[in-house]
Parts: sequence; structure tokens; C-alpha cells
Amino acid sequence: MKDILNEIVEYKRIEVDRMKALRPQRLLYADVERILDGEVPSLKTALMQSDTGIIAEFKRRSPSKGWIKEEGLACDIPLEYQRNGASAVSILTDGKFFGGDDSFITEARGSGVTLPVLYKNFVVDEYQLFQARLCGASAVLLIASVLGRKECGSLLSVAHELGMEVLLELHDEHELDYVDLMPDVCGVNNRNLGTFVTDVENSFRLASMLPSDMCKVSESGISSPDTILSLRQVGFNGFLIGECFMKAENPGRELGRFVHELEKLSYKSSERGLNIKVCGLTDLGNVLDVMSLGVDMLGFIFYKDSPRYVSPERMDIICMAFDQAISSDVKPLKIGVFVDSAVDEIVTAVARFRLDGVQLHGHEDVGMLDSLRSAVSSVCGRDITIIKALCITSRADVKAGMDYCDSADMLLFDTRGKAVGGNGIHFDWSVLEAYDGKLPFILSGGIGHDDAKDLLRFSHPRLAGIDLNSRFETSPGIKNIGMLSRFINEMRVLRNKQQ
Ligand SMILES: O=C(O)c1ccccc1N[C@@H]1O[C@H](COP(=O)(O)O)[C@@H](O)[C@H]1O
Repeated sequence: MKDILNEIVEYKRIEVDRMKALRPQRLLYADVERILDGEVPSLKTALMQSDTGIIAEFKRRSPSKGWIKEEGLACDIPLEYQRNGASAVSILTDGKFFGGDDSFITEARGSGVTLPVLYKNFVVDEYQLFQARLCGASAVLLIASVLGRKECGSLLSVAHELGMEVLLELHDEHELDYVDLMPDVCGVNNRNLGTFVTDVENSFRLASMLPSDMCKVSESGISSPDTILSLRQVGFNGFLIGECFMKAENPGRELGRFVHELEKLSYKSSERGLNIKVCGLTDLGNVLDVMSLGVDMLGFIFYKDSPRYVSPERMDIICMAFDQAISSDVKPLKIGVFVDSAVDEIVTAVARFRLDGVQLHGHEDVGMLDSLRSAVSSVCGRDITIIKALCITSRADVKAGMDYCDSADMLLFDTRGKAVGGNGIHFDWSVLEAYDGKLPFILSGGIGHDDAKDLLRFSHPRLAGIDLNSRFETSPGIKNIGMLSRFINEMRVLRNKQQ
């Protein structure tokens, strides 16, 4: 088989010469000089700080697949990626082989894309770096296997002088000496550019050979959130995904679905430790204070008989401030708590308050959960996390949780008491030994500030988090921030000692 990479690079050199003849380098540089004062967002910072680390790629065709999305618009898809949880966007600008163009980055910027944009092309000449800067790129891709080490070093310096970062792409261990050139980000390509065959094992193989403090990206062939979790464990910060999104009818929506799956999996694997849900919030200032503690989920009770009921009008105000206050490293999920509400009512709340999940605290059966999931999907175009709460007194109550294993994403075990929820009393946690289902669960029911030690002694393979509610309040619906903060710190200290 003819080596496709060689063919592309041969053509690229001819193409660059042609472009230079049409627009000499000094004229191009004069244009670049005019915009050099303006800054572009950093790819490295976005990857190191963001939740997902996903670099979503806009790629209309490829040499191996032909057209993937010929009708895809650069003023549409990259912005949708930004709205659906990407940390950065990669835009293919090579024309002949990938159906791209530099104008795609200009169009994406024009449509409102503020995320870092990677200029994805086969850079062999500094002329292309000027082009990248001019169209609004934050970073350029340099491929070790098509550049001599010296040539790569000098392109890297020019990119830096132009205020752009470099993602240096490696494919195998023979290229590891390029890492000394100090690129901003190091990529491991899982695609053999000669044959276009992908194998994610390549990233796992090279991970330990790269410096541990280097920002690392795994590129190509990633199609499942599970793979991202495993790649994170071996030190990857970023994940470049193109085809998996571009081949979907709606790439932005597909990314949103993928991110949601990733969030759910992160909870399941307890990758973030024991997750903390603070429930029964009703006051805007109190919500912002709780968020500053770095908790994982915020619970809002939409059950009118609860003393922690939050009205829709109050919730609108909370949501507005929540969206503005949010920074990527503090992003709790918004969970709505419902008791035997109608599906329509829940779907309306999910859409209006942009809820990430719902906690069903009544007698909702499996059929209801399935109808709810499909109604949310058709109205909101996305999935939600469904937490089914079960009231527990005995091992038999625990076993009932098994019924929901294909419909819910998580269970919540609460104490059976006089009120539907929020009774403030424990149940006997030892009955949870009877739970051997596959869903993760949140432990709930009267957890208070004096429970930290017992909680850390309690272990169960499916324990994913704890719920803090009535025993952390100054009055119903108002959380005691000092008490919550001391408890969360105590849990962290005890946990670190345990590890
Ligand atoms: O807290 C409430 O008022 C409430 C009302 C209706 C349904 C659920 C409710 N709260 C949930 O109850 C559990 C246990 O809370 P507590 O620790 O015993 O106060 C918790 O999961 C809340 O989400």
C-alpha cells in the first residue's frame, strides 16, 4: 500500500510553494503583524483545567473514509461542540485530503467560538504558521514523523513567537527525543498515518515513556467514555475525537451525549472519590456558598409538601446565577428531587432549569423511569442521570433496588420514616450487604457532622457518594456552611490518612 502520509506531505510542499507565489511571505507576515497584540486562548490551560479534556474535531472528510460530512458547516458544528462540553476544538484545514480550509477557523471564530482552536494540518513550512495565526488558531499541530528534529524545533520557536502553542504529535518511541524541544502539549497518535489503522493501545504503551508533568493528548480512534477513563488513569489530560462525532447526524448533540455518559461513568468508578450531594437548597446565596465547597451534586426539592420546597420562580433566579458563576473546575450537577410527579411535569422542570439529573423519591416504577428517559430525550435532545430513591428498613427493601438496574443510573438509599424524605435519621447500614446490584448508590438518611468516621469505616463496592440534608441546616432549606465545610474537610483528611 502506498504510504498516505508521504503522499500528503509531498503534495503539501508543492501547495505551499504555490501559495507563496500567489501571496509572498512578507505580505502575509505584514497582515499577521497587525493582529499580533491580540491573545488567543491557551490549549494547554484548557486541557489541564477542564472537566472533559475533549478536543472535538471538525473533519469533513478523510483519505481513509472519504466524505464523512460534506455538508458540515464550520459556522455551526464547532460552536455546537463548544455548547456541548468540548474543552477545545480542532479544525482540519487541509483541503485536498480532508476537505478543509483556513477559512473554517475564521468562520468558527465568527460564529462565537471562544475555546482554543487547534490548526490541524500538515505543517512543513513557517508560511503555514502565519496562515494559522491569521485565521485565529490558538495552537498548531507539528508531526514529528514528517519533520527533522531541527526543522521541528525551529517551527516550534516561530509558533511561540507568533503567540501560538504547539501540539507535537508522536507515533512511536523512536520520536521520544522530540519531547526535549519542549512543546506545550504532547500528542500520541493512535492512527498509523501510513496505513490509517487506529489502535488506542499505542497511547497506553507510550504513556509511561513521556514526562509525568507533560500535558498529554491521546489522538484518534477513541469512541467510548470508558477509554477516556482508562487513558486518564495513565496520565492523559486531553482526548482528540473527530470521526466518532462527525459521522453522527448531529455532531454537537453526539458530543453532549458522550460527555453525559462520561460524567455518569466518572461517578460509577468513583474516580473523584466519594461524591457529595447537598440536598434541599432553596436560597441563592446559600447555593453559591455550597458550590464554593466543591461538592458534586446540588439537590433541589420540587415536592410541595416539603419544608425544603423550592418554587419555580426562585429556581429561575438560582439557575441564572448558577450558569454565570460556574467555572469549569467547580461544576456540581443540578439534581431535581420529585415525589410521584407526572412525567410531563418533570420534563418541563428538566428543560426549564437545565437539570442534569432527577431523584425520584416516591413510588415510581420501572415503566415510569423508561417513559421519563425517552420523554427527556425527545424534548431536550439529551440524556439525564436518573437516581431512584428507596426507603430502607430491611434487607428486602434493599433487594428491591435490583428491579431498577436497567432503568436508573444510580440508587439512593434513604431511611423509611414518617415523612417521604428528610427525616434526619439513620437506618442500619449493615443491611446494605444484601445489595449486590450493578448500579452505584448514594448513602442517605440523617447523615450528620458526627458521622465522618463511621462513613469511612463503612465500605461497599457500589458506594458512590453520600447525601447531606436536614442535619446540616440552620433552618429547613438553609444549609449551615461552616458545618458543611468542617465535615467535608474532616472527610478529606480522614480519607487521605486511610490511603
Ligand atoms: O428533605 C426533604 O424534605 C425531602 C422531601 C421529599 C423527598 C426527599 C426529601 N429529601 C431527601 O431525603 C433524603 C434524606 O434526608 P435527611 O438526611 O434524612 O434529611 C435526602 O436524600 C434528601 O434528598
